[in-house]
Amino acid sequence: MKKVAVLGAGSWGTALAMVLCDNQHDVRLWTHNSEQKIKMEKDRKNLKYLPNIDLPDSLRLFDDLAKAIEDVEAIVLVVPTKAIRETCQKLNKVLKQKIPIIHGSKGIEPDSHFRISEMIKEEMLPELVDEVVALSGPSHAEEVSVKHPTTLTAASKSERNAIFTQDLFMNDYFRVYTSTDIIGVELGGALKNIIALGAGISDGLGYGDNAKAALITRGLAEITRLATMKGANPLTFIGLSGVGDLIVTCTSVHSRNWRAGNMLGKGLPLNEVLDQMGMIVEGIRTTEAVNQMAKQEKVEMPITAGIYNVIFEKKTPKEVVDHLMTRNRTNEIDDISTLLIDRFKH
Ligand SMILES: NC(=O)C1=CN([C@@H]2O[C@H](COP(=O)(O)OP(=O)(O)OC[C@H]3O[C@@H](n4cnc5c(N)ncnc54)[C@H](OP(=O)(O)O)[C@@H]3O)[C@@H](O)[C@H]2O)C=CC1
Ligand SMILES: O=C(CO)COP(=O)(O)O
Repeated sequence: MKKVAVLGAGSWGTALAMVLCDNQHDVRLWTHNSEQKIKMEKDRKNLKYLPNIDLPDSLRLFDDLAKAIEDVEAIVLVVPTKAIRETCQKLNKVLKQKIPIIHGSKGIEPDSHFRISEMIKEEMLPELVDEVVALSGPSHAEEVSVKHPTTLTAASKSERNAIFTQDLFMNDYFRVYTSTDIIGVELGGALKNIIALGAGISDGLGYGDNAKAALITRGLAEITRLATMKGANPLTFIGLSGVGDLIVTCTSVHSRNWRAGNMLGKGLPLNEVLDQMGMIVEGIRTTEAVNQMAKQEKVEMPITAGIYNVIFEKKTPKEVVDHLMTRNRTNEIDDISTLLIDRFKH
C-alpha cells in the first residue's frame, strides 16, 4: 500500500484515483477548486466530470495542496496542459523531498513546443524531481471508471520509475506496459487529439468510414514523421500510444476532441463549441503548437495544417478537405520509410 496524491479532479484524475483506490492505496485527490471539493464530499460523486459514478469510500478529497501531498510516496499529475506549469510552481513551495512524478496529461505547449515532462522538469526545482513518467494510452475515463478492460503505457527514461508506475496501477482491468520512449509516448498521446478533431469534423460533414480510416492512417503517418524527427522510436506508433490512442479517440463519442470536431464540422463557431463542451479540448492548443513545430522542423503535416486552418484561419472544413484530396500525387510509404531507414542506420 502506497500513499499517493492525484492532482487534478477532472474526469481523468478522478478515474485514475479510483483505480488506485481499487489497488488498496491511500489516495488523496486534490482539486484547485474549493467549491468542487465541498460538493464532491457531500455528493460522493464528481457530478461535473464523471456524473454517473460513486466515489470509493476510501478516496479522500483535498483543496489544500500541502495537506494533499503530506508524506505521499508518488504524485500523479492530471491537470490540463495549460495548468501544468502553475501546478508545478505550487508543488515547489510545498513538496519536501524527491518522489516519483507520474503524469496523465496529453498536450504540447505552444511557442516552447514542450512536452508535459519537459515542462515539469523545467518548472520544478531539480532537487524535487528526477525522471518523470508519462502514463498514456487508449483510455477514456468513462470506461476506466466502470472497470472496463484498458491498456496503457508507463514511459520514462528511468525504467525503475516506469516499473514503479506499473506496480502502482496495474490490476485485472487496468493493464500497464512499460517503455523508455517517453518522447514517442507523449507525442503520440498529444498529437492524436489533432487527428481526433479531424475525425469529428469529417463525421460532422457527413463523411463516412472511408474518410475516417484515411484520417487515422495518414494522421499516424504524419505523427510518426514528426515524432521520429524529434527522437521517438517509430515502433511506438504501432503501439498503444500511436495507433491505439488514435483508434479510441477518433471513433468514440466519449472523446471531447472528436465531439468538438463534430460540432465544428456541423458549422458551429469555435467559441460556441468550447462553451458547449465545458471540459478540456486539448487538441485546440496542441494544433497551434504542432503547426508551429512542423514549420520549424520542415516536416510535412498536411492534416494538422488543414485543422489549424479550420480552427485559426476560418477556412471551411469543406475547403480543407478539397485541398487535402487534391494535393500533389505521392507515394504512400516513401516519406516515412526514408526516415526509418535513416534512423536505424545510426
Ligand atoms: N478524460 C479522459 O478520458 C482522459 C484525459 N486525459 C488527459 O488528462 C488531462 C486532464 O483532462 P481531464 O481530466 O479529462 O479534464 P476535465 O476537463 O475532465 O477536467 C479538468 C480538470 O482540471 C481542473 N483545472 C483547470 N484548471 C486548473 C488549474 N489551473 N489548476 C488545477 N486544476 C485545474 C478543472 O477544474 P475546474 O472544474 O475548476 O475548471 C477540472 O477539475 C488532459 O490533458 C487530458 O488530455 C488523458 C487520458 C484520458
Ligand atoms: O485521451 C483520451 C483517450 O485516450 C481522451 O480523449 P479526449 O480528451 O478527446 O476525450
